Amino acid sequence: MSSTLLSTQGLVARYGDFQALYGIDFEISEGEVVALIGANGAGKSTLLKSIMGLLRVAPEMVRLDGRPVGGSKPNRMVSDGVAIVPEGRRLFTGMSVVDNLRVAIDHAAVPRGTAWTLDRVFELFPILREKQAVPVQSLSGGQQQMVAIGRALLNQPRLLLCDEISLGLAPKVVKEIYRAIPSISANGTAIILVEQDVGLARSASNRLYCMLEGRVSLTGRSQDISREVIGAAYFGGAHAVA
Ligand SMILES: Nc1ncnc2c1ncn2[C@@H]1O[C@H](COP(=O)(O)OP(=O)(O)OP(=O)(O)O)[C@@H](O)[C@H]1O
Repeated sequence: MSSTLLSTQGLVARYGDFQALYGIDFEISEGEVVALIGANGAGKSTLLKSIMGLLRVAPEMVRLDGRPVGGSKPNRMVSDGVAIVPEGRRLFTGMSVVDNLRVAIDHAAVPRGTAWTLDRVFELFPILREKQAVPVQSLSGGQQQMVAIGRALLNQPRLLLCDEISLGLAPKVVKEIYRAIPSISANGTAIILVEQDVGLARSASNRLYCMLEGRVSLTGRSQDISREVIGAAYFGGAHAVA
């Protein structure tokens, strides 16, 4: 695997007086797929928000290409090549599929490597080409998720943050969406996948981190970690490091 793209060191995050993260050490390399698993409230979304600049953290707690970027504004992170598919998608209702996608093109980072285009997004999710003129709110949940992923890709990210992209979708649709993950990483884009479905997280990723109550309870290569070890790290009990 190539060099470290993004890392966090001793990352601490708070919502007012409430401390949600306690010293998270995390890293992801170029083109790598890393899954982030853990029970509700473990701190997965908070870690993504801290990386994306949606929560204030100290500069040296997040590094991109070794440069301190913690606490940068989200639009600065986008222009530095980090994009997020937020939980709940946050699409622009009342606008067509293609207009939702075009919004991202206007705010894209300077393309590095192979740039994402509308055509390439339509190749990844062919149904979106057919539905491009349709108001986004009339799409199914799975199709809306495809738009959200496509929009983030059109930001030309080197790192894509995905927050529970399978949430509330039928298994068949989830499979369709997850089929896109290898194509995205093959393009050189690293991906952090926050995922509730542990089996899915494990099979889609190179490495995983399990979080428990604001801390990393387990990390290792996804294929090397047994379900039992993951179970212990997920629910607490023995502190596990594979
Ligand atoms: N806006 C907020 N204000 C206060 N506390 C928050 C806020 N958002 C999250 N928290 C708290 O921070 C902790 C971590 O939440 P976070 O959403 O990061 O967990 P998560 O692992 O992503 O879980 P989920 O799968 O439920 O989204 C939880 O205790 C949660 O209640």
